[in-house]
Amino acid sequence: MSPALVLEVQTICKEDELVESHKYHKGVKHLCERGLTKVPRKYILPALERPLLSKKDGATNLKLPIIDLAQLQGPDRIHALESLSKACEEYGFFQLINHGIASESVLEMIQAARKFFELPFEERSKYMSKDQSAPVRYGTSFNQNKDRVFCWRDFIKLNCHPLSDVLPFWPSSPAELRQAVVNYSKGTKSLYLMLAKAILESLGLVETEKNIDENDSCDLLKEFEDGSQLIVANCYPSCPEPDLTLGMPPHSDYGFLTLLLPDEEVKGLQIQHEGRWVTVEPIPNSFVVNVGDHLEIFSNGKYRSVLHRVLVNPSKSRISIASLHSLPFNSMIRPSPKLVNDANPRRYKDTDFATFIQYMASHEHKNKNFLESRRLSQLGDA
Ligand SMILES: O=C(O)CCC(=O)C(=O)O
Ligand SMILES: [Fe+2]
Repeated sequence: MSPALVLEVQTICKEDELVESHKYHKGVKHLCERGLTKVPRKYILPALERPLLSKKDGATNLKLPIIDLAQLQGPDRIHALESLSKACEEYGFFQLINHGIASESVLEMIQAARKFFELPFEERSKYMSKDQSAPVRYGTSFNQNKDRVFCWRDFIKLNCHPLSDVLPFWPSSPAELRQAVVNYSKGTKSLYLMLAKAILESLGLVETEKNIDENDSCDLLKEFEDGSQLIVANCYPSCPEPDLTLGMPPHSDYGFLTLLLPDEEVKGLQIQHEGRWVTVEPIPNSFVVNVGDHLEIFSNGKYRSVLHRVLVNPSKSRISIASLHSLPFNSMIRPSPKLVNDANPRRYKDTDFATFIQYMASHEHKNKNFLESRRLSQLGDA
């Protein structure tokens, strides 16, 4: 081939890619609305990364350990703390029951998210942004600027901290969305603070009998209160060939804790447990809570931020709402000095949000690769 022809072919391929990527950046919902009978190439995973839906892999259901918030806040706290500790060590996940958030607030949040995804594409697309710290961001896949294979998810991410600064930027349609997110984010934040304090206690870092106000000398609890919160509504449209793709690839969550409201009717969340992918069975009126990378680092590896992924299915679309809680944007996360000693040396480097954002901008997020990049390879190597 002549050099001119090679150049021409390369240019055409590049243009094809551009057209393709532009098309896919509009999201899965947009593609599905135009009618699809096959999964486009952009979403087809390499054979080894596909879910094995017809085999054992897709069929194994798991009941997560249950933590009862009423027990945790009552006279039997010690036992609930033991269960919490065991769940965070062995599963990195638990199911929270008796959480105390009004069911109306939960329903309003789900309804508002559902209505948002039903808006015409032109309305949704107003909130598309590449800025990771934007008060609101509508997008698709996992990290659409880096993913080579896209996943079958659209999302809206609402930054919730501080509420008064971000609220004016949130979508004004559907009309009930803002109030629903305000109520829901306040409820989940106070739940998170209760859980974070319980986790500190379970790690032996805060005394059991004190409550948050009495502990105001404890900087860490203050940092939790000032921490960032992101509400993410995920929409996974039904998929004509669910064995070729995933709604979310295997990943761990970056922050301290995630409070997830899975779709009660449509299963899809899988976690890696004892070397296998297992499907989480949703329990009505409960949250699925998981340990994030911050907590794994902070606990010096005692609690584990576990890989999870999302399956899609051929007949039903699925909605989930994740409330992601991290320490404040400028905080440095490091293993708690009280959890580091000769027998249990420091396992992770100090890390902050900026490092994470830089990492995400320059790497394809795969499995736990960010956390692995923070792991100390040799003792004493900070
Ligand atoms: O949709 C789900 O069940 C999981 C969502 C999730 O893992 C996330 O938002 O980080
Ligand atoms: Fe997640």
